[in-house]
Amino acid sequence: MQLNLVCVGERMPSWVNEGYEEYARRLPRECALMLREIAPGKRTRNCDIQRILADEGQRMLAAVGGNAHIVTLDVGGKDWSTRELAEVLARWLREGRDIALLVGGPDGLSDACRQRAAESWSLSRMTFPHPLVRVIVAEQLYRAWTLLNNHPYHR
Ligand SMILES: C[S@@+](CC[C@H](N)C(=O)[O-])C[C@H]1O[C@@H](n2cnc3c(N)ncnc32)[C@H](O)[C@@H]1O
Repeated sequence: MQLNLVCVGERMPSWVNEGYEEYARRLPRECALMLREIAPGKRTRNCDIQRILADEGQRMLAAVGGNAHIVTLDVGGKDWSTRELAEVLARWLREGRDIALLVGGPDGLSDACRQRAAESWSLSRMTFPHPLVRVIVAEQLYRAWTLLNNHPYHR
Protein backbone atom coordinates (compact mmCIF):
# COMPACT_ATOMS: atom_id res chain seq x y z
CA MET A 1 0.00 0.00 0.00
CA GLN A 2 1.16 3.52 -0.77
CA LEU A 3 -0.36 6.73 0.55
CA ASN A 4 -0.45 9.43 -2.13
CA LEU A 5 -1.09 12.95 -0.93
CA VAL A 6 -2.39 14.83 -3.97
CA CYS A 7 -2.37 18.57 -3.23
CA VAL A 8 -3.20 21.63 -5.28
CA GLY A 9 -0.27 24.00 -4.70
CA GLU A 10 3.39 24.19 -5.62
CA ARG A 11 6.46 26.11 -4.48
CA MET A 12 5.54 26.06 -0.82
CA PRO A 13 7.53 28.09 1.73
CA SER A 14 10.43 26.19 3.30
CA TRP A 15 8.66 25.78 6.66
CA VAL A 16 5.85 23.86 4.92
CA ASN A 17 8.25 21.59 3.01
CA GLU A 18 10.34 20.97 6.13
CA GLY A 19 7.28 20.29 8.30
CA TYR A 20 5.83 17.85 5.75
CA GLU A 21 9.18 16.06 5.22
CA GLU A 22 9.80 15.77 8.95
CA TYR A 23 6.81 13.40 9.30
CA ALA A 24 6.66 11.83 5.82
CA ARG A 25 10.24 10.52 6.12
CA ARG A 26 9.42 8.77 9.41
CA LEU A 27 6.79 6.51 7.83
CA PRO A 28 8.08 3.03 6.91
CA ARG A 29 8.14 1.64 3.37
CA GLU A 30 4.96 -0.43 3.76
CA CYS A 31 3.10 2.78 4.57
CA ALA A 32 5.07 5.30 2.46
CA LEU A 33 3.61 8.77 1.97
CA MET A 34 4.26 10.35 -1.45
CA LEU A 35 3.43 13.96 -2.27
CA ARG A 36 1.97 14.79 -5.69
CA GLU A 37 1.69 18.54 -6.22
CA ILE A 38 -0.81 19.88 -8.75
CA ALA A 39 -0.18 23.32 -10.24
CA PRO A 40 -3.02 25.67 -9.29
CA GLY A 41 -5.00 27.21 -12.14
CA LYS A 42 -4.26 30.87 -12.83
CA ARG A 43 -6.69 33.11 -10.97
CA THR A 44 -7.26 36.50 -12.58
CA ARG A 45 -9.73 39.22 -11.62
CA ASN A 46 -12.71 38.05 -13.67
CA CYS A 47 -11.78 34.40 -14.00
CA ASP A 48 -14.32 31.57 -13.97
CA ILE A 49 -13.56 29.85 -10.64
CA GLN A 50 -15.81 26.87 -11.40
CA ARG A 51 -13.90 26.19 -14.62
CA ILE A 52 -10.55 26.48 -12.80
CA LEU A 53 -11.78 24.13 -10.03
CA ALA A 54 -13.01 21.59 -12.58
CA ASP A 55 -9.64 21.69 -14.37
CA GLU A 56 -7.68 21.32 -11.11
CA GLY A 57 -9.95 18.42 -10.16
CA GLN A 58 -9.40 16.72 -13.52
CA ARG A 59 -5.62 16.97 -13.11
CA MET A 60 -5.84 15.64 -9.53
CA LEU A 61 -7.85 12.62 -10.66
CA ALA A 62 -5.44 12.04 -13.56
CA ALA A 63 -2.59 11.89 -11.01
CA VAL A 64 -4.42 9.16 -9.08
CA GLY A 65 -4.09 5.53 -10.17
CA GLY A 66 -7.26 3.92 -11.62
CA ASN A 67 -7.50 1.45 -8.73
CA ALA A 68 -6.78 3.92 -5.91
CA HIS A 69 -9.07 4.32 -2.93
CA ILE A 70 -9.86 8.06 -2.95
CA VAL A 71 -10.24 10.07 0.25
CA THR A 72 -11.01 13.79 0.16
CA LEU A 73 -9.78 16.15 2.87
CA ASP A 74 -12.85 18.21 3.63
CA VAL A 75 -14.12 20.27 6.57
CA GLY A 76 -17.45 18.42 6.22
CA GLY A 77 -15.89 14.92 6.25
CA LYS A 78 -15.57 12.44 9.13
CA ASP A 79 -13.79 13.92 12.14
CA TRP A 80 -11.86 10.80 13.15
CA SER A 81 -10.02 10.82 16.46
CA THR A 82 -6.37 9.77 16.17
CA ARG A 83 -7.34 6.31 17.48
CA GLU A 84 -10.11 6.05 14.85
CA LEU A 85 -7.65 7.17 12.18
CA ALA A 86 -5.30 4.39 13.33
CA GLU A 87 -8.16 1.89 12.78
CA VAL A 88 -8.79 3.38 9.34
CA LEU A 89 -5.06 3.13 8.53
CA ALA A 90 -5.04 -0.51 9.69
CA ARG A 91 -7.99 -1.20 7.32
CA TRP A 92 -6.20 0.53 4.41
CA LEU A 93 -3.07 -1.56 5.13
CA ARG A 94 -5.16 -4.78 5.24
CA GLU A 95 -6.93 -3.98 1.97
CA GLY A 96 -3.59 -3.17 0.32
CA ARG A 97 -4.92 -0.72 -2.28
CA ASP A 98 -3.10 2.55 -2.94
CA ILE A 99 -4.73 5.46 -1.15
CA ALA A 100 -5.14 8.91 -2.71
CA LEU A 101 -5.71 11.72 -0.21
CA LEU A 102 -6.97 14.80 -2.08
CA VAL A 103 -6.33 18.31 -0.71
CA GLY A 104 -7.92 21.19 -2.60
CA GLY A 105 -6.41 24.59 -3.31
CA PRO A 106 -7.61 28.07 -2.29
CA ASP A 107 -11.10 27.38 -3.66
CA GLY A 108 -11.45 23.82 -2.42
CA LEU A 109 -12.20 20.61 -4.34
CA SER A 110 -14.18 20.04 -7.52
CA ASP A 111 -17.49 18.17 -7.55
CA ALA A 112 -15.85 15.42 -9.62
CA CYS A 113 -13.25 14.81 -6.86
CA ARG A 114 -16.01 14.66 -4.24
CA GLN A 115 -18.05 12.24 -6.36
CA ARG A 116 -15.10 9.89 -6.92
CA ALA A 117 -14.20 9.77 -3.22
CA ALA A 118 -15.00 6.67 -1.16
CA GLU A 119 -14.36 8.52 2.10
CA SER A 120 -13.93 12.06 3.34
CA TRP A 121 -11.71 13.11 6.26
CA SER A 122 -12.17 16.28 8.30
CA LEU A 123 -9.22 17.51 10.39
CA SER A 124 -11.40 19.98 12.26
CA ARG A 125 -14.51 22.07 11.78
CA MET A 126 -12.12 24.98 11.18
CA THR A 127 -10.87 25.72 7.68
CA PHE A 128 -7.09 25.49 7.45
CA PRO A 129 -4.89 27.03 4.74
CA HIS A 130 -4.04 24.34 2.19
CA PRO A 131 -0.23 24.49 2.85
CA LEU A 132 -0.82 23.66 6.51
CA VAL A 133 -3.14 20.74 5.68
CA ARG A 134 -0.35 18.61 4.15
CA VAL A 135 1.76 19.05 7.31
CA ILE A 136 -1.11 18.07 9.64
CA VAL A 137 -2.04 15.07 7.47
CA ALA A 138 1.57 13.80 7.46
CA GLU A 139 1.83 14.20 11.25
CA GLN A 140 -1.51 12.50 11.93
CA LEU A 141 -0.69 9.56 9.63
CA TYR A 142 2.66 9.16 11.38
CA ARG A 143 0.94 9.40 14.78
CA ALA A 144 -1.65 6.78 13.69
CA TRP A 145 1.15 4.48 12.53
CA THR A 146 3.00 4.87 15.87
CA LEU A 147 -0.24 4.04 17.71
CA LEU A 148 -0.64 0.83 15.68
CA ASN A 149 2.96 -0.10 16.44
CA ASN A 150 3.09 0.82 20.15
CA HIS A 151 5.75 3.41 19.42
CA PRO A 152 6.35 5.91 22.26
CA TYR A 153 5.70 8.90 19.92
CA HIS A 154 1.99 8.41 20.63
CA ARG A 155 1.36 8.66 24.34
C1 LIG B 1 -8.22 26.75 2.07
S1 LIG B 1 -9.08 25.24 1.99
C2 LIG B 1 -10.35 25.60 0.82
C3 LIG B 1 -11.46 26.40 1.36
C4 LIG B 1 -12.62 26.44 0.41
N1 LIG B 1 -13.38 27.61 0.67
C5 LIG B 1 -13.53 25.21 0.57
O1 LIG B 1 -14.71 25.40 0.73
O2 LIG B 1 -13.06 24.08 0.48
C6 LIG B 1 -8.08 24.21 0.97
C7 LIG B 1 -8.23 22.75 1.17
O3 LIG B 1 -7.68 22.38 2.42
C8 LIG B 1 -8.35 21.25 2.93
N2 LIG B 1 -8.85 21.61 4.27
C9 LIG B 1 -8.88 22.83 4.86
N3 LIG B 1 -9.36 22.74 6.11
C10 LIG B 1 -9.63 21.43 6.33
C11 LIG B 1 -10.14 20.68 7.44
N4 LIG B 1 -10.49 21.27 8.57
N5 LIG B 1 -10.29 19.35 7.29
C12 LIG B 1 -9.94 18.73 6.14
N6 LIG B 1 -9.45 19.38 5.07
C13 LIG B 1 -9.29 20.71 5.15
C14 LIG B 1 -9.45 20.88 1.93
O4 LIG B 1 -9.00 19.84 1.08
C15 LIG B 1 -9.64 22.17 1.17
O5 LIG B 1 -10.12 21.93 -0.13
